[in-house]
Amino acid sequence: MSPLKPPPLHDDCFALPAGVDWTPVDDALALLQERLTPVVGTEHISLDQALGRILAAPVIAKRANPPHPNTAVDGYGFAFASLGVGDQVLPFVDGRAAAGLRFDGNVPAGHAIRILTGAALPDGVDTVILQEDVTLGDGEIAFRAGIKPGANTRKAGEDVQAGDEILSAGRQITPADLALMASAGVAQIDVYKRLKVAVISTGDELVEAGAQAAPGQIYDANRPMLTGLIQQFGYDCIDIGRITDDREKLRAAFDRAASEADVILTSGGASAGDEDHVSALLNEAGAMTEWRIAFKPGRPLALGLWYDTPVFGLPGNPVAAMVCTLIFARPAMCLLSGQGWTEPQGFYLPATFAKNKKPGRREYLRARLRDGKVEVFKSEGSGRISGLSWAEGLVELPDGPVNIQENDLVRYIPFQSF
Ligand SMILES: Nc1nc2c(c(=O)[nH]1)N[C@H]1C(S)=C(S)[C@@H](COP(=O)(O)OP(=O)(O)OC[C@H]3O[C@@H](n4cnc5c(N)ncnc54)[C@H](O)[C@@H]3O)O[C@H]1N2
Ligand code: MOO
Repeated sequence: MSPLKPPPLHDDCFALPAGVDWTPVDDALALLQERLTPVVGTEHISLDQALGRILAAPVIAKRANPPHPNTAVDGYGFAFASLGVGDQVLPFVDGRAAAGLRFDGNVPAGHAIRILTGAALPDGVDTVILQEDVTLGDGEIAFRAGIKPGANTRKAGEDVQAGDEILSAGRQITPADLALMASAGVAQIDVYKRLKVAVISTGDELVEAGAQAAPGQIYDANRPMLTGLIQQFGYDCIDIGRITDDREKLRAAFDRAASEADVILTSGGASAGDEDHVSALLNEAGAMTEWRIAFKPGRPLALGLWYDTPVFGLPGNPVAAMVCTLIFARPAMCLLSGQGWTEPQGFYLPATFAKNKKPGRREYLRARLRDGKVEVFKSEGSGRISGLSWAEGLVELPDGPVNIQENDLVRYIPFQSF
């Protein structure tokens, strides 16, 4: 009989090989945070170009919001100090104050003026009574005692003062930020140039969606997904296409990607198999770390530099490719893009499922929220793309052992948080 002895059977590609040190997720993230710095220049743009861009400098209000004291309601304005005791009857002055149409005269003590929401308070007015609370007579109004001084008015600058820092550098601009800057008289801002991200799919088996697929071939699913994520993050995507398992072609693709982009995302060929050219090339460039991260799904993740350009060699399985992008590449790209390191925000909610997990690695499950509870996809298979589409977020299971029972709290991170 042959002396060749088989190893113990694990049948788990996530089982920890003996003697291999697995890097905890937090250590891997800390390393990325420490090693990377912003790589993009800046530009001066107007507000209509600003959505999703990243501020390169703080934004300072040029004008207060509101710029002048004004009324919050439609009603009648007067000087509080001129009111007598008890119920009131005030004659009103001719004219009215409306938003954008200032009343230039003075409202004498003991008189009221018709005033409409947003109108600057005329001289002599510091308090407004709601029109629903008055009886309108011939040239006068009556209302009950009890109104407070300053009622229904807004002070100048109560929201923002001129000179306030309203947004800080690194902020990714939201629709609400556009409103805030516009109100504060800011029309031009300094932002970082968009991060340019190159995407490459590798593998002989891949064909383009819609093309004729021969037996053994599959459609390239990772490239459309990665391209979509990059667009969602607000970066420019440079689509390098599909590259077959040919080291020289991949080398040329890396060269092109590095000359056009700030960071490269590849999928497939990341492990150490015969056709795993991504890791082989990064190794050859002398700047490759095969990350053995205590993490699922996402084994292996190859991280390296192609002549100074960071490369994320994502696993080929689509679920692993997407989860690795969200957990590792996303915060790294935030740093590269000038936004600074950004952690996804999660929250704890009851589970609708039970799950046992051994210690030693962090796990992410495809999940979604229904009726305030977290559901997970029926399979953890890393090629089950339908589960990515089904999911609206991830459940994060901590590095240690877990024994989750139905209704236990689990950490849910919505996709929008990445
Ligand atoms: N002996 C072992 N084999 C494997 C292990 C292991 O630990 N021991 N790990 C498995 C896991 S987990 C993953 S993930 C993959 C990672 O390998 P690669 O990154 O080298 O990926 P490939 O082998 O190229 O592809 C894996 C899988 O994904 C499909 N794929 C690749 N690209 C695409 C694409 N653009 N669109 C759709 N599907 C894609 C590919 O056809 C394969 O089925 O290794 C396992 N094996
Ligand atoms: O971890 Mo592989 O990276 O699950 O599919």
